[in-house]
Amino acid sequence: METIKINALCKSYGNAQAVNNLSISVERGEVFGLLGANGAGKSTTIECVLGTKKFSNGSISILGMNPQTERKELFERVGVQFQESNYQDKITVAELCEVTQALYKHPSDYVALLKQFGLSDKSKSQVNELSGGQKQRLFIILALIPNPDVVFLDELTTGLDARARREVWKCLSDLKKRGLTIFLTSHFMDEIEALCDKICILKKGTSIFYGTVQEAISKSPFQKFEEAYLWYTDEEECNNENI
Ligand SMILES: Nc1ncnc2c1ncn2[C@@H]1O[C@H](COP(=O)(O)OP(=O)(O)OP(=O)(O)O)[C@@H](O)[C@H]1O
Repeated sequence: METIKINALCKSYGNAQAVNNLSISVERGEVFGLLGANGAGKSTTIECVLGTKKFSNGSISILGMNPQTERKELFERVGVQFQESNYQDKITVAELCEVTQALYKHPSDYVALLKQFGLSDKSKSQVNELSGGQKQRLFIILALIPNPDVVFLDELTTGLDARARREVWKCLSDLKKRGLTIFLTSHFMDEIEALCDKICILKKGTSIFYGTVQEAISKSPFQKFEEAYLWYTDEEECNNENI
């Protein structure tokens, strides 16, 4: 079953077209990666899927719902990790998890999530006092507290050290095995390669590649995904007939 179906999505800000005729389909239990340079349209796409931004053309269905008209129902079944979260100045990790839990009807046990992501000993610490990587892991936990069917992870492991990144990958692989659908953005190609079943590369709001990482590599002149990605996204220096 398709968890997310985006069909011919167009979104403009004034005269500037941020997303242009984008179609994406994500199955249940899939990890989908939306890639592209800064400003390519990734966050705009996610916000349209979540129903927090209106769009002019196209259609979106998520978990069988219309995000523009069923935002409230959607809120219960979707988890979102943003780069920066809003929280009170002196709030502790446990308090922030409890406040988040209170927003949902069927929340997960945050104590188990803290353990899973290696933050149990930080439960009583203020969120302000966490390191960048610890904060990032906490934001992933907050996204999982709703016990969601689908989770959106924006710039998944930015700020994490090499070991912490791999630990996050392992946690996500376990969640995927249990049927969670994961929609992520990342600027790390090793991460995309390790996690994603399917990817879409955006350039100035337009999809320039859609398929698996292996297909992306084989349709490029390169053997390494990072090089293939740069080849797809680079406009000046490459003579790429696919664009
Ligand atoms: N509220 C807004 N008003 C006007 N233009 C906007 C607004 N939000 C985004 N844009 C523009 O839309 C385009 C796409 O931005 P978007 O944030 O979706 O990109 P992104 O791929 O998520 O980038 P990043 O990797 O930097 O997060 C950019 O040109 C951006 O300047």
